[in-house]
Amino acid sequence: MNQTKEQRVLQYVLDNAMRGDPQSVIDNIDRYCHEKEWAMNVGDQKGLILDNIVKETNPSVCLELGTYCGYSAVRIARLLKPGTRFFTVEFNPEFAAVAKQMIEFAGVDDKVQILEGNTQDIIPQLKKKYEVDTLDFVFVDHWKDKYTPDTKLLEKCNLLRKGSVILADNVIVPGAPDFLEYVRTCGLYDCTNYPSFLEYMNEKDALEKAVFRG
Ligand SMILES: Nc1ncnc2c1ncn2CCOCCNC(=O)c1cc(-c2ccc(F)cc2)cc(O)c1O
Ligand SMILES: [Mg+2]
Repeated sequence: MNQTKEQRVLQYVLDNAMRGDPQSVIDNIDRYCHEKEWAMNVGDQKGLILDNIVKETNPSVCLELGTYCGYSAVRIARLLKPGTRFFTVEFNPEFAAVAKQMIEFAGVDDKVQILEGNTQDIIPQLKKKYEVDTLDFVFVDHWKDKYTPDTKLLEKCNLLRKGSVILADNVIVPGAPDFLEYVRTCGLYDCTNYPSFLEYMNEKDALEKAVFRG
């Protein structure tokens, strides 16, 4: 049976990247998606902004909503200090299977735990089932109409503390207008917009950082 695009991206990495070298995995995914097939990874330009915010946050407990092929999971995990816990939630079993292999090949599987399922089911389990107290950093990159309900769910589950950082991808394209409106006007967050470009394209996109005031 013929491969999916996500399986072709993984195969390209397995054939061309260096096992155990997260940067070579990132570079090869970006090369494939620039040269061969577009895919919805956060990409190299927004990826640099993501890197800087992860470095300045220096998180001990991280959450990602929307794993896809594992590009941003590898990107984030490569910057985390030993002993950090990083959960990434993926809804689509095929994407999760590709991401698992990508993360293992990159050698960051000791830091990353892939949780398969819907975010609204998994977020309420983080405290008791996954022994999370509060989250230091959350990368939001799943369905754009789930950004706002899942942000409210993080609040309701007491998973945010003063200074918790929520970083959202795609707030211009495909866009998350209700999320921008919510975090910028609800009074609970200090927000910063980071203009950039849609992955592998010349279209404008942006990341939005929302720091919980606690
Ligand atoms: N655990 C969970 N719970 C619920 N839902 C979940 C889930 N895990 C996954 N999902 C499902 C959604 O996952 C993928 C979401 N990402 C995007 O849709 C996306 C789209 C574009 C894009 C597409 C076309 C264009 F023309 C221009 C831009 C760019 C991006 O950077 C994107 O991130
Ligand atoms: Mg995205």
